[in-house]
Amino acid sequence: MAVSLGPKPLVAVGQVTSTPDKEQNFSGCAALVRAAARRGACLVFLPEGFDYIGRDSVQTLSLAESLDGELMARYSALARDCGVWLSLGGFHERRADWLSTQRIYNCHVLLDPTGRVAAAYRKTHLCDVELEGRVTMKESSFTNPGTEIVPPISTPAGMLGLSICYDLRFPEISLALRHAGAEILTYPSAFTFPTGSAHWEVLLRARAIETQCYVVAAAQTGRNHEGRVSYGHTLVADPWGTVVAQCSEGPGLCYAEIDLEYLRHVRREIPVQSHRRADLYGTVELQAAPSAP
Ligand SMILES: O=C(O)CNC(=O)[C@H](CS)NC(=O)CCC(=O)C(=O)O
Repeated sequence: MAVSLGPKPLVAVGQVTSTPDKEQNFSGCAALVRAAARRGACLVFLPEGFDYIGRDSVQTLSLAESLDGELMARYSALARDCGVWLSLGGFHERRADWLSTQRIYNCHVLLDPTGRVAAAYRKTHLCDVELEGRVTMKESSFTNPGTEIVPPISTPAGMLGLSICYDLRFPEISLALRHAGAEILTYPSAFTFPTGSAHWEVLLRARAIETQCYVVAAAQTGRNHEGRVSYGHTLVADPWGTVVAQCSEGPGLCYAEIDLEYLRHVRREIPVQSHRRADLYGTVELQAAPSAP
């Protein structure tokens, strides 16, 4: 087995309780990013709704900005200051179609350490779910679905594949990203309590085991506003499916080393990728090269 040289890359995963107060959310997230950078993380993950969680769709729409707005400029400066990559999972984004559609995109932005947008993935599976008497979500009422999956991006921790929250329920996107070279899959999330307690960890570990990738899942936790509580349980699973890091209650960080030698070892031991029966059920692949961020 090849001997790896030097320290393994360290990633940090943030857990927050975003509210409708964007200023307060930015200070909380920035403090986590600075702490992670001081600890030596090269890549910091923040959850869906890191910018804010609105009380209702009217407020959610009114607070949204574009990628060249003020909030993203502040995050770019933060990435540059700290010299880290930032996965900002689930920015409420106004695009050129805002005036005509009055809907936003749920955009996972990856910033490099110069503060540039290295990639932007817009959530393709929108969460329209009704659990009788418990949960009502209709994301499509204020969000346009993304139209493409973004090929994995090369980072100092490995090839990173971007998804968001509810995408976790669709193994096809994880398999397509794996097929395209992903080594780390990330699912920034704001899971509900009833679905999170039943499905969160088992889905994340299943995606890690099936794809033999690291799975990183930054999560909203606790009471975001009067009407909403998020499940939390931010975690990192390794390519064997072991949970190697997780956050406890409340806002905070957890850390994981990304060991690509170990990933290759797992893939050699159980070579599922070469055992797939495309002749029986076809292949799952990225369909088209997306346009620039
Ligand atoms: O709306 C925002 O401001 C941020 N976005 C969200 O919170 C999204 C859409 S409502 N939440 C989910 O996808 C939860 C999925 C979930 O809980 C499950 O799949 O079980």
